[in-house]
Amino acid sequence: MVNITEKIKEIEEEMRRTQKNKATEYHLGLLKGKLARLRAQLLEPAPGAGSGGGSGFDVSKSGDARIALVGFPSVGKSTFLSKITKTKSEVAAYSFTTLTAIPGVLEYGGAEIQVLDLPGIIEGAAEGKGRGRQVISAAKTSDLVLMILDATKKAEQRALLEAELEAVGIRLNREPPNIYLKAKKAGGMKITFQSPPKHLDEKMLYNILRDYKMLNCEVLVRDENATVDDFIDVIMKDHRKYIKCLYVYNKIDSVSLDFLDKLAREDHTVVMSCELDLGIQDVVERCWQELQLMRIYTKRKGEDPDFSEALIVRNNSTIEDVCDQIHRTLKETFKYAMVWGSSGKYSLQSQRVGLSHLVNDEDVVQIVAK
Ligand SMILES: Nc1nc2c(ncn2[C@@H]2O[C@H](COP(=O)(O)OP(=O)(O)OP(=O)(O)O)[C@@H](O)[C@H]2O)c(=O)[nH]1
Ligand SMILES: [K+]
Ligand SMILES: [Mg+2]
Repeated sequence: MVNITEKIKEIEEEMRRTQKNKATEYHLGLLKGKLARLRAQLLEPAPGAGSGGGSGFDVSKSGDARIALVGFPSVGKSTFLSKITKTKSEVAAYSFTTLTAIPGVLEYGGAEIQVLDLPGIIEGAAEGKGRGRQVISAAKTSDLVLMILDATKKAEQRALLEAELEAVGIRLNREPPNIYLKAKKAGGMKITFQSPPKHLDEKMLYNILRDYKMLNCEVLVRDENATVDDFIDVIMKDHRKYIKCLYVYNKIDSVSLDFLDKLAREDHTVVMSCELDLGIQDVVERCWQELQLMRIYTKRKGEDPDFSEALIVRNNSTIEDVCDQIHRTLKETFKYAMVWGSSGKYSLQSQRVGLSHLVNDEDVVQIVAK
């Protein structure tokens, strides 16, 4: 392990030394590719180390979605968990009060959302400092990262944390790059650009692919703005996780109104004070919006819909997903479904649809069996 960490340091050092210009960009691209490989190796569990979560971190997933609380020590992660769930996680003024993953359940909009309180992480976490690696692995399993930040601390804290998450392959608030890559058995490399690329060229991709020993493959770059980093993300796609992130600044009771106003205007950002009980509900609502869960109400033939209990499904779910939520074998006897609400073509009339029909939040669905 020490070896990989040392190699990573060497490459990072070489990248820092290398001036960025036309002549060095191929070399830098290759270094980035090597770095990505080493970082992925670093995350592989050591031989005989079991599943890798580490004791106290293997919390099984439950509920409709999972939120991970990530942040430096003592920013108020545990305080927040205790505010929004019935779980009491220990709170104290010293760093590393929380030592394992503590799950709580947030009830909202008829859904049960698992919230994981995690130990604080520090710079170097991705390379294994503290419990950094376990914390980040836990964050990687979540549907939403709540990055808890201390409003009284320096602005750099956010970029530092982002860099740690980046280093282990987490991509926050981003879509996978629009690049098609397919490994082939033979035929060499075929690299195509849909439009003239601004930051890439064929030789650069060729070099990186050769370094990854992908000598036979097809590449189609659809995005003219794609970068080398994007391309490496596509090669390493099994090690990448695209997760939404909400930046939550806590302790706003201790900053000026001007500064608070500035923070609150940033993208994907909310502000709160757990101490003064300010803004907590806003944070919860924003989480709900970010998770994009949908409430589907079911109805039996000739009866009114049951609005007291919603089925919770993910964004872009179909009638098939709804069936699966109701019962594992329901779709085997499925004939058609009737849908009322916003996803139907005629908003208040019912519509007869098949398994692949996409549902919308608060649709009413009746499943008709064969
Ligand atoms: N001023 C102020 N202090 C707060 C606020 N929320 C939490 N604290 C205090 O911050 C300290 C740390 O809180 P914790 O909830 O233990 O922080 P944590 O992020 O879970 O810390 P670790 O588990 O050690 O990483 C405690 O002394 C809290 O009382 C807040 O909104 N304002
Ligand atoms: K603490
Ligand atoms: Mg804590």
